[in-house]
Amino acid sequence: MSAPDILLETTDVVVRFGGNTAVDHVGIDVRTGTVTGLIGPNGAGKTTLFNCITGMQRPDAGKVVFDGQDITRLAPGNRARMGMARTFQRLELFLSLSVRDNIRVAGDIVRANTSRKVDVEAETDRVLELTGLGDIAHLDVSDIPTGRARVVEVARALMTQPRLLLLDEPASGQTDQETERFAELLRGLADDGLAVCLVEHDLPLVMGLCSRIHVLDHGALIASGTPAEIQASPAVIEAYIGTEVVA
Ligand SMILES: Nc1ncnc2c1ncn2[C@@H]1O[C@H](COP(=O)(O)OP(=O)(O)OP(=O)(O)O)[C@@H](O)[C@H]1O
Repeated sequence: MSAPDILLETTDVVVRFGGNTAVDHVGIDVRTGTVTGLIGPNGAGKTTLFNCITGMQRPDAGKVVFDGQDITRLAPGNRARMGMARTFQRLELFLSLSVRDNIRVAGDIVRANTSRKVDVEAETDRVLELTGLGDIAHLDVSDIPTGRARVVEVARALMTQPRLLLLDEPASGQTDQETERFAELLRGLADDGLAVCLVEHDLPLVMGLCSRIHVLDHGALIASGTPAEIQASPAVIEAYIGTEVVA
């Protein structure tokens, strides 16, 4: 079987905050139809690299290429129109709106910003079904557990029909059972052709779900490979000593 197509690639990306190099010449890729993990100890530069990919942070050097196009200087909205969607480490939902309305508003925004015809209600129904949120669609987000609110964020991102989904710590606040269902959801989305990239501290989730993993430490890429390769990497074990066990 041939390797899946590379949808997103960063090359030699550098971000400096004053004297601190948060991202140090990092090259990673994310492929269509797969889940890719981006891991590393606290402060390793994962979110900063994510921000370079989505356009919220301008790199000091290096390149970001999406679908063969250099997007390094493209605004976040243009990247979203090309098929990129993300969720945030801190939940960014409307707490006093229902689950359904939180998802539907993303459809309203898409409809207002594209020429393509979008049936927002039908699309909301499709996404609710796909993400297994139908049973709580009527509840206000303030009344649902954090773990399910994480799924609402993913559902909202899916309303834009992305080709690349970037998730920043999506499993935090989830119970073990919620994490299991969440992994199944992501696996299904990847099987349907989506490229998924997640920053995550839940290493068993990452090891069980991702086909490839990139590891950052102090801003630098210290390993890229399959879960087995990552778990056997001396550089990764060294980086995690005293923080977490690479399971
Ligand atoms: N806006 C900013 N201004 C100054 N320094 C920053 C800024 N954002 C991040 N940093 C610094 O850059 C480094 C990388 O931070 P980043 O948040 O990207 O790491 P991370 O791997 O996502 O960490 P965590 O797992 O704790 O979320 C850290 O030293 C952090 O303090």
